[in-house]
Amino acid sequence: MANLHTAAHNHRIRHPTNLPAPTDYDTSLTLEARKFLKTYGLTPPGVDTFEKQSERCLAILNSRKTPIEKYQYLSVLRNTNVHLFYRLLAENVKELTPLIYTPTVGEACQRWSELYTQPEGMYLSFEDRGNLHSVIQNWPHDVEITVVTDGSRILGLGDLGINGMGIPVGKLSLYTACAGIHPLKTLPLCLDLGTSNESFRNDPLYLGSRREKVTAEEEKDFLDEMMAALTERWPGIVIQYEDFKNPFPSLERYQETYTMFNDDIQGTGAVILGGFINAVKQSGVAPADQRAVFLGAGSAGVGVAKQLTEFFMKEGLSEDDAKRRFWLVDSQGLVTNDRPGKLADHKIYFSRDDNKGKQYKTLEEIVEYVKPTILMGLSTIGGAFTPKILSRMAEMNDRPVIFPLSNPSSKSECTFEEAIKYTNGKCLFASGSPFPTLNFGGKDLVPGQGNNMYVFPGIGLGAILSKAVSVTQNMIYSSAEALATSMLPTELQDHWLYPDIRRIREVSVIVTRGVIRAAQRDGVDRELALRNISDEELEEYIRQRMYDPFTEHEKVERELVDLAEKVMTNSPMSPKVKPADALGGAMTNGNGTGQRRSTVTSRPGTSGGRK
Ligand SMILES: NC(=O)c1ccc[n+]([C@@H]2O[C@H](COP(=O)([O-])OP(=O)(O)OC[C@H]3O[C@@H](n4cnc5c(N)ncnc54)[C@H](O)[C@@H]3O)[C@@H](O)[C@H]2O)c1
Ligand SMILES: O=C(O)C[C@H](O)C(=O)O
Ligand SMILES: [Mg+2]
Repeated sequence: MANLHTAAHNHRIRHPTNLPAPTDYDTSLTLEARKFLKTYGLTPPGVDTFEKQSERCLAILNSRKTPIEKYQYLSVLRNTNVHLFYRLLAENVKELTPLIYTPTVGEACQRWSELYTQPEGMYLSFEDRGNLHSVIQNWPHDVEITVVTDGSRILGLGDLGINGMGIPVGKLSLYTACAGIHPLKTLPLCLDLGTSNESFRNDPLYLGSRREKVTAEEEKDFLDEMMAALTERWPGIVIQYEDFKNPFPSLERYQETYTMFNDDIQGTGAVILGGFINAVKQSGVAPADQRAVFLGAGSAGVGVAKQLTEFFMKEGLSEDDAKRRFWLVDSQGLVTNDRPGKLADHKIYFSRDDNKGKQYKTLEEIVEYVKPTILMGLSTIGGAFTPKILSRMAEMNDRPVIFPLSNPSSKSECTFEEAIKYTNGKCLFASGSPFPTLNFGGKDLVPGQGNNMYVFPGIGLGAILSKAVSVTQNMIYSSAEALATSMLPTELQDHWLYPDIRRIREVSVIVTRGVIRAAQRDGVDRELALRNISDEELEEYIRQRMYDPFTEHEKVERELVDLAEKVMTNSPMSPKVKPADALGGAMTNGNGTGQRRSTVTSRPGTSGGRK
């Protein structure tokens, strides 16, 4: 037995710690750096510029035919040259985001087990309960933020079990791309708690356990253990819940004790509020006269309605008046107090009592009954905003607010084209997934993308930098206000509801500042030094703390020069040795300390093409 164990151990292929990191093979590294890293000869001899690398990557990407093939290429790139991946993403954020996030991430999740090739996060199984603390020790890096899902409601695609891992991976890529959280400090986490998806349970390639989804009580105990284990290993960790079928109990249970938030409830609420503040200004309809029909009364629908209620109250309405601006609709029709059956707890707050005993079932009837100024879609029902409904909205309003927010694109309640066509270009529009620009009446109309990616990166970074002990409601609300104020005058003139996605890093700085200031007002911050600096200084501090894939390599090259100088100082020949020789020499004699650096990217001066 002992021999077998030893044999197995000896035959295990394990990377010794002094093996080059994947980024050490970057083709833009100087020959000197390659010699130092002992990767000289292991990459083609040519030395690339970033422009050449980018040209090659984009050409490969274009040669891939389907979105999922492009997604796969980008995943490989992220795993083999993380800094190059983020440089490419920074320069092409508008074009690449739909490939690493919604809508393509939806298909990637549906096919996760079928297409699986490489590890990209951590899986915790129900069978591991009692041992989560030890399993978590296997994660090789220090973590600042995790996105966790149990896969039970992935976008509008239902329960995908462990195939939901694509969502934490995708969202954390955006944390890095948009808010500069270092990629090595992020932990994609997928819980394997069984799945109600029978076809996956019977799919031979499915990589999760084949049990039915555990009970709510079992999940609660599991999550209790997970939350404790994560914070024990990384005391400052920010934990973002994502795509849980019923996330309300966890939010209530953990939000005061841990630094956590739920993006589907709170992030969605904030991002829609941010765009809505701009839409209200443009529609010219006062909050007291707004009438909002929400198709979908789940975590996102209720989260958004609550956030807008808070806004209406800040605009002077009483709580009761504010909540009466909302008519929520679920799969059974209008949510009312007197409809048959028990209402889920999270729907009670907005349940109507003024329906005079009549139950309204279809969206068409409800639109006729309510005469809304706003139509929100968070229902997962693609095409639910029919031409007839859209036309009625345009008949009833000068500027109807039409927000089909379900993801991915196939689940969007209508397309941008349909909304423009059937409201005759009158609507104020935002969708969850991206739609292309449209020419209408000789003008280019740009659709708003009311997607959480405008706020969650800043909420996470704000919580990390302020070392917040919890994520308060004011921090969430402030993220929305900050988003609304981040618009440029030109964007407002063009009637945009959200800033240009290409400015996302700058927008995230503003959102992060808003979140940190709210943490300070609520007294949940522990980084007290940030309290006494001006807003400008705080923004500068945030920028300095953000991972920048373009400057990362400069840091690394500086490190190389320092090491080279050390080699020179220790050498009896030092006065005669030039730095480049010392770097080259390091190929054979090492740096004398046995240490090596962990991340390397390209050489300085290769980022000239950056906008
Ligand atoms: N834009 C964004 O950034 C964003 C953020 C979060 C969620 N979403 C999307 O919102 C959708 C809903 O997410 P969720 O977390 O609220 O899910 P959920 O499962 O909690 O809620 C879905 C709701 O839709 C209702 N519904 C289902 N079928 C319906 C029908 N035929 N008619 C009317 N209502 C129906 C359900 O009753 C439920 O109330 C998803 O597609 C998700 O991708 C978008
Ligand atoms: O992931 C997204 O694109 C937004 C949102 O969190 C969703 O669940 O749809
Ligand atoms: Mg989500």
